[in-house]
Amino acid sequence: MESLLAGAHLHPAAFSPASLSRCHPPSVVVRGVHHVGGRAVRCAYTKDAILYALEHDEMFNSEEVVQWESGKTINTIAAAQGIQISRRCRPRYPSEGSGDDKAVPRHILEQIRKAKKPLMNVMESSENAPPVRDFIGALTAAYGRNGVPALIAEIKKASPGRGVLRENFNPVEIAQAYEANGAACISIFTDEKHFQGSFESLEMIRNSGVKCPLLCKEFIIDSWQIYYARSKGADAILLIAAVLPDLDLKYMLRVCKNLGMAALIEVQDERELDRVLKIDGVELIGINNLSLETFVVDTSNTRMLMEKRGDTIRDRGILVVGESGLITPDDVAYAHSAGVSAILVGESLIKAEDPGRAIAGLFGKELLH
Ligand SMILES: O=C(O)c1ccccc1NCC(=O)[C@H](O)[C@H](O)COP(=O)(O)O
Repeated sequence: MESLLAGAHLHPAAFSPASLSRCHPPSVVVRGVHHVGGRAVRCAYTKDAILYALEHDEMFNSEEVVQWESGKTINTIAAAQGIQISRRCRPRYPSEGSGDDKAVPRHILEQIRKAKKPLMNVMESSENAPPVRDFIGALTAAYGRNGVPALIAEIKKASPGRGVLRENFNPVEIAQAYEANGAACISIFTDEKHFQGSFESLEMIRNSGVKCPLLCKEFIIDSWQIYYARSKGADAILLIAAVLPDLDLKYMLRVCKNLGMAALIEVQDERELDRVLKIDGVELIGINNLSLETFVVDTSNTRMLMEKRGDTIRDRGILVVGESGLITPDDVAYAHSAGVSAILVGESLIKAEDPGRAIAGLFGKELLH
């Protein structure tokens, strides 16, 4: 019998409770024994056991799945894929100065904790969330309508490098202004610590009547976060190749597809782009001009990567989003000429007195919506 978990990298969370109850009776044993951290998990392949696993999801996070399948630790695998970013420790920002203290971690993406709400509950909430909106469809339509890259307008109150960007911050009003001025989609930072975002903002925006599809901007390292984002009304999530090994990217992409969501897979360099281009089913890639290691912005990064891999990207019908450091109509035109169909813009809009009106300033014209 085909494994219940086949194609999902043996990860039970890729299946919703509803789909589990549809497919197999509780007595079916689909496969044998796996060893997780020295423990034998014998009944992991009965429906009951999968449901048990979902309820005790700490046993089944994606790191362990990687280890099950390969016998290697997540850090060994990540290092082999050129991933420098540890997921464990506290980051150091440029403003904190330098130092050789190896105990001080280097990266913003390292400080993420899984929340305590059990996976099973989050999955159930995600099934009751408002329907998913077509994120990629909205970008494609807006690009066709305006002839300039579709805008994903970002809502972020603060950033680690630049501190608070906007004191008078009302996320719902900003989202409404973005939509009224032609944004195709809206990106909402939910990370609290470094960006002063929140899932409450995401949920409030979704419930406010805003129609644009919503991207949950969270540093995702665990599929739990994807279900949680969906339960709060997100239509798309961000997957960062700099922190996620290939197996996690594939698995999380599959979780997104199962939920009907889009995944914006973000790359910074050629190596990450090549890793992502080897994954089947990728539809949306973001090329970030911001280095997550140095915080330096270089808008030529998008052009450079598109020159190298644009043909493959076009052949595959992948939509590319140019991200970070876009401020003027010239910047937008430069990104467009590099071959992107969409751009993700935060700071230059959010810092404007009127973030909605700032969209026309960014493009040099009013956008149709
Ligand atoms: O925005 C930051 O300063 C930042 C710092 C550390 C990690 C990620 C960060 N930003 C993520 C982004 O991708 C940008 O918010 C997004 O591309 C919009 O960029 P911008 O228009 O320059 O605000």
